[in-house]
Amino acid sequence: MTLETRELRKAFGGVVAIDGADVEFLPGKVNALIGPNGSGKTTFFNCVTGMIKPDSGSVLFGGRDLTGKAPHVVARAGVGRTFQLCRVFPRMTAVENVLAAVRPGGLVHGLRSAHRRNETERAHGWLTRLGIEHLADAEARNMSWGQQKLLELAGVLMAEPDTILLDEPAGGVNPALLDRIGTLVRELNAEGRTFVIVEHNMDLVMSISDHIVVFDRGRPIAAGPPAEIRADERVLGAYLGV
Ligand SMILES: Nc1ncnc2c1ncn2[C@@H]1O[C@H](COP(=O)(O)OP(=O)(O)OP(=O)(O)O)[C@@H](O)[C@H]1O
Repeated sequence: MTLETRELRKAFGGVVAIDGADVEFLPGKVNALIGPNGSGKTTFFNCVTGMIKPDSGSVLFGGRDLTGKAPHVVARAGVGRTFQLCRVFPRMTAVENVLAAVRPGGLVHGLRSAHRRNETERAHGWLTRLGIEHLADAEARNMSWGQQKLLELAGVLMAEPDTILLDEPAGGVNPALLDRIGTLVRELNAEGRTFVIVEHNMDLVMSISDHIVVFDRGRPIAAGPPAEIRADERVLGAYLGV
């Protein structure tokens, strides 16, 4: 389904973080959203996923108006996301974290036992898929930063989202894990999931993206395939300040 925004705007006091952004991501593809520090990428994600309400403009998903809807409504509509600073419950085990992602408040205990078994099996399935099943019973706080990021992604995948927004998946992870994240994104995309990735690691962006949207000062200044974006003078100007 197509995720798009029209004339989206969000200001914090006098700081205009999103400045009338018209953005359209390609459904079924790996999209990247790049731009200099402070260009509004995280605020954009927050507006799209209902973490903050935009001042004006709209967010559409498959033509459905999600503007200003609560995060759980956006998630239920099929848009999942991870966070720059990674959100896991440090004192819960990996498998408990994955279950909590779809049953906030530990409601999983209230489910009928057959359903609970099924959900637990699915949680283990995602942990296996992401290569961290051996840590299923480890508390999240004892996992490495990269493992915690994979754990957060496993929780997002539990909801079977159509579209997944990743906020800096490569931030602070080691090179081996970086490769794995790239491969996973491509595999999950081949299975039909759309991705939108905010990322500063240009090697990763250029190698896994089909379509790149470049933000500068709260709005897109260019959009296209990696080869085109790499050669775009407006993009070089925004990054290098020339
Ligand atoms: N809660 C807030 N209160 C005030 N200003 C904010 C708030 N959140 C973001 N801003 C400002 O909005 C602008 C856009 O910030 P945002 O974090 O969205 O950019 P970004 O592109 O994600 O940056 P980075 O690449 O560094 O993560 C910045 O000027 C920032 O200081």
